Amino acid sequence: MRGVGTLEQEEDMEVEVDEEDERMQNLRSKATELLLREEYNESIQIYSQIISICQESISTKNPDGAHLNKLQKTLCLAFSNRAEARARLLEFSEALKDCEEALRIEKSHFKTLLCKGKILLSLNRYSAALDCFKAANLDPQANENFDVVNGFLEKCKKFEFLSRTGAFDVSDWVLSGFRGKMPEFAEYIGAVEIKKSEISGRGLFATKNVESGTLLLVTKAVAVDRAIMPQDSGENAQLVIWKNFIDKVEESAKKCTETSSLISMLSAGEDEGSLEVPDIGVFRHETEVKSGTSCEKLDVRRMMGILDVNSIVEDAISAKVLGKNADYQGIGLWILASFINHSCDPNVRRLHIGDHVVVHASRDVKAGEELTFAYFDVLSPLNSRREMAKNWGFKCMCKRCKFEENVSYKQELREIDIVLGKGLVDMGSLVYRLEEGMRRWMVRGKGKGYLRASFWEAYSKVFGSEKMMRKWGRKIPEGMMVVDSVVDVVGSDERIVRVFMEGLKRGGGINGVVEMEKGMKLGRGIYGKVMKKQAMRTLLQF
Ligand SMILES: C[S@@+](CC[C@H](N)C(=O)[O-])C[C@H]1O[C@@H](n2cnc3c(N)ncnc32)[C@H](O)[C@@H]1O
Repeated sequence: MRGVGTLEQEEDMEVEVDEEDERMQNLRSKATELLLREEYNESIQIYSQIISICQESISTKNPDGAHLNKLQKTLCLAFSNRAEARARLLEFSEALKDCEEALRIEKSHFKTLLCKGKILLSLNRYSAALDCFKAANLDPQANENFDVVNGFLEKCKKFEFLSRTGAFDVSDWVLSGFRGKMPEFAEYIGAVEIKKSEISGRGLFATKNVESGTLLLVTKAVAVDRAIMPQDSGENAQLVIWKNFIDKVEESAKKCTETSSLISMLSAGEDEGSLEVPDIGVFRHETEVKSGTSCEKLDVRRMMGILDVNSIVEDAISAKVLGKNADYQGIGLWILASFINHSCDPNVRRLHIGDHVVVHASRDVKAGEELTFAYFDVLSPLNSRREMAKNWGFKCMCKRCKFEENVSYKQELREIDIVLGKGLVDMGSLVYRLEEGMRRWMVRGKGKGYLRASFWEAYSKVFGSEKMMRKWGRKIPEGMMVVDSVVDVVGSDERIVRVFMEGLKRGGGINGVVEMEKGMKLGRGIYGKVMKKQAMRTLLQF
């Protein structure tokens, strides 16, 4: 028989439980209201209080079965809701930890599975996200939320497929004149790896032979800042974009340890030879990146150095920004693309679509070759390129620069450059002088392409003028031959395609399959294999 003392103790406990219940009920209502009002920080505070109360009750009060059950349910829901609030603030690392806590209590908690799936989708971890949505779909609650769960399942399946195959297609969007819904992109890593580069530090390399236009990677920006700014907008306007961009990157790094870890792997312009070579798998996102010591090194100074070295403008020379206003300017950080070095004989180009950068081969590339962009205009002479590289903060160490710097006829090339700079001379005579020079200097193979690319401005003026072609046409090589040799070293480019088209026009237009296929190959080098022929023809104005 129980004594009077025990009964009194039990009654006291019941009163306590009722009070705790009421307090908890109030806190829960308040937190839900804040969550609905999108006051996420405030709701996180209240959910944290609920979590503390539950955890304390469980550990100190030794609750009985029913009470323990109730506390566990409240705790699970509080973790789940706090995860949702944190996810809304893009604090993905903390949000994921909350999801894990909630799922530890209730393995198949529907709301948490949905929340975790959405976070993983945002982190581009498509198959892990798919697993979450599949598990959520098994819950009876999925019936009431059929559209939501099914929507996420379909999206995940599509993204998982795209990230595995790289089968993107932007044809409809291009053909609609960039109106309508922008195509969705998932992150994709093709036949590439990161290795030590002979150019500088680390670089990205092809792991197999790929033809021009082959997609090599698609990656989402850590942050981008954009503005519509007419060309004459002053320096202040540029500074505002730069400042906003830095704030956005810092915010992303603060909120996500994975992002912070990945950024910390980038070069800050120091001795690049000693930098660690990360495994490409780290960027596949399917496995979580462990935040390590490198992450702690990401202080403000280093971050500024990293952004200075790795930020790229969307409308750069080797980037085709599809569907954007001409006065539009944007700067961003795309981590994996930041491992791509510059070369004056580049073999990849990029497209900017939304927040994604889509990198493809701009000419045929052999397995083991380093993949390189043009950070600046490489259809220009050695001296101008040296200046542009200096503005970027480095001395270009590419094969083409080494070749042009070491030839015995350097002085003669310099003289041609000076004449070109003055712009007064007949460009035909300049092209003739260079072609004659190359014959005397016995320049062969790629060397010819290098020098023609350096004096491209002169070639394009001659090939673009009926009058000059009448005068010089028989004395200089055919336009198509020059196009081939230049594309062979710098890849495809709109200006080269223009000369190709002018050549065709002179010959009476596109007359055969071979010409059409050649034009398409040049187009694929510019835009990549992300659109069908009709869309490519529209862009190239064939
Ligand atoms: C975006 S990073 C490229 C990846 C870098 N090599 C790394 O190891 O992280 C740009 C920096 O790489 C170096 N770099 C890129 N292209 C170069 C080139 N052609 N010649 C010399 N240095 C180059 C420069 O230091 C430049 O600031």
